[in-house]
This record gives sequence, structure tokens and C-alpha cells, in this order.
Amino acid sequence: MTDKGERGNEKSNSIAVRGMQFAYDGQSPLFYDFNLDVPPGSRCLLVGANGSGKTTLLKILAGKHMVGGRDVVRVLNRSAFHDTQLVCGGDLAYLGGSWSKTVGCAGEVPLQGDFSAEHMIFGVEGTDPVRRDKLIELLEIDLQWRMHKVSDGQRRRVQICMGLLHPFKVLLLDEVTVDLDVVARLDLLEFFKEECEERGATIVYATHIFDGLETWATHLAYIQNGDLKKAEKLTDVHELKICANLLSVVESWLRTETKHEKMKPTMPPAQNQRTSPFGMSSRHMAYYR
Ligand SMILES: Nc1ncnc2c1ncn2[C@@H]1O[C@H](COP(=O)(O)OP(=O)(O)OP(=O)(O)O)[C@@H](O)[C@H]1O
Repeated sequence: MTDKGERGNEKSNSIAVRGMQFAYDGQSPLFYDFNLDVPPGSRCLLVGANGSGKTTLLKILAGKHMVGGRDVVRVLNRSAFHDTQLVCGGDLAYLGGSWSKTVGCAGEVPLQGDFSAEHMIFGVEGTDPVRRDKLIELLEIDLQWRMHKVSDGQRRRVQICMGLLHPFKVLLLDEVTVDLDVVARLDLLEFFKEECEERGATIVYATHIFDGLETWATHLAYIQNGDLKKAEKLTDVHELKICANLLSVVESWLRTETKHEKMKPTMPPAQNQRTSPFGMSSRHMAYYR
């Protein structure tokens, strides 16, 4: 990850975001003039409090939201949204959320059809059988598993395996190891490390679980309410020189954040009343008091 002074080199970055603005419908901007560079071969941890924008950022990088023009969000020097070949060709992979679909008022419903793990994994076309076997072994997947009768962690293993079958160049991970047991998680992290070191792949990993990541990650990006507060090599993070424990360092950042938020002036009572559940201003409500 580079700061603004090093941007002459931006074409070589795996991910380059320039002056990005993004808002959900009817909301104030979550990202405003947001910039980020992630160099090839790096394993970048994306940290931040709940609701700070990690998932949204990963989805934007994965080309799931159209943001700005072609030059704003670049992955492998191509437009993340406009260049559909990035995802279809397998260079850009996104692993996040659960397998689900949105069903009317029921919201997100997990996909749990009666398919075998073998059916799912071997259904992915154009994969290298050696890589496939390696992943099946690494994730200890039983090909006979029926997807509607397995545990969350087992289902997640199949999802991860399918997502990694193509040798990605950029991988975006949104807290996918949360259901995995400790052995599966550590083996997977080791696999990711090899992918970066041997093939020059780039990984951005959003997580709240920091065990074992001090020696795994090469870079760290910290966002607060859509603002990039830190983006640097892990070895340059000043706080980690004093305290080698990433969990404590991130905890102290988030606690400071909470304190600052508490220090924000609260709205005077008259203004607070303007937001009524009936969508009327406080003046209209006065007639009903
Ligand atoms: N589909 C959506 N529509 C409207 N607002 C959304 C939507 N998804 C997320 N948000 C809002 O955007 C902000 C950022 O959410 P996001 O999911 O990116 O945060 P996060 O950092 O990934 O959080 P967490 O750590 O809880 O996963 C939050 O305030 C959230 O309420």
C-alpha cells in the first residue's frame, strides 16, 4: 500500500482506488474522496468497527457496485465494474457472505439444496484437477456431503473450495473463516500465503478475528465510517512496535473511536423531535400533543 507521494507507480498496483464516492440510496456518502493502493503480492488486512464500510468496499472492489467512471476503481489496471472478464475469467475472486438468495419479505434465505459436495465442486468448469484435489484435501471435504445436511463450517468449506478453484490474481475475503475450526483456518491462511509468495497474488481480507495474523499479513488498512485512517505495511504500524498483539492494537483504535463518537455534540431536544416515526416535523406533532 502506498501513500499519495508514491502514486507515480500506480499502474503496478493490483488495486488502485482514486477519489471514490459512494452512498447507499437515500443516505449520506459512506465513502467520499476515498483513495487506496494495494501492491501485488500483498496480504492486506482490512479492519474497522461494525458498519465502518469493509463489506461495502470489498463489494465495490469486486465490481458489484458501479462507482464513478472507469478510472475510479481499478483492479489489475482494469475497471472493477466495467470489465466483466475480470471476474468471469477468474483473475478477480470474491469470497464473502453466506450462500443465500433474497426471497421477498423473508429476506436472505440460505441456499441448501440437496446437492453433493462433489456435484458442486466438479460443476465448476475449466479447473485444474491438481489444484482442485489440493483444495479438497486442504479443506478436508468429503465429496459425499449433502449440502442440506452439513454443518455451517462444512458448507463454508465447500463454498471456499469453489471460490478458490481458479488461480485468482486478486482475492477479496469478507470474514469467510469465521465458521472454520482453528486447524482449517490456519491451513487456509497458509495456503493464501503460498498463493501470494509463489504466484504474486494479492489478497484483501476483512476480519474481526486477529489470531495468527500478525505474521500472516503484510499490510493493514483501517477504516472508520468510510474514512481510510491507516494504510501501511504492517512493519510500519507504529503501535505494533510497542505491542506485538494485533488484537490489542485494533481494540485500542476502536475504543478511541467510540470515545470520539461519544464526544460528538448531541442534537438539542428541539431538533431531535423533528424526526418522528410519523415522518412529520416537531411542529406538526405539536397539534397532537
Ligand atoms: N444494502 C444496504 N443499504 C443501505 N445501507 C447499507 C447497506 N449495506 C450496508 N449499509 C450501511 O453501510 C454502512 C457500512 O456497512 P458495511 O456492511 O460495509 O460495514 P462493515 O464494516 O462490513 O460492517 P461489519 O463489520 O458489521 O461487517 C453501515 O452503516 C450499513 O448500515
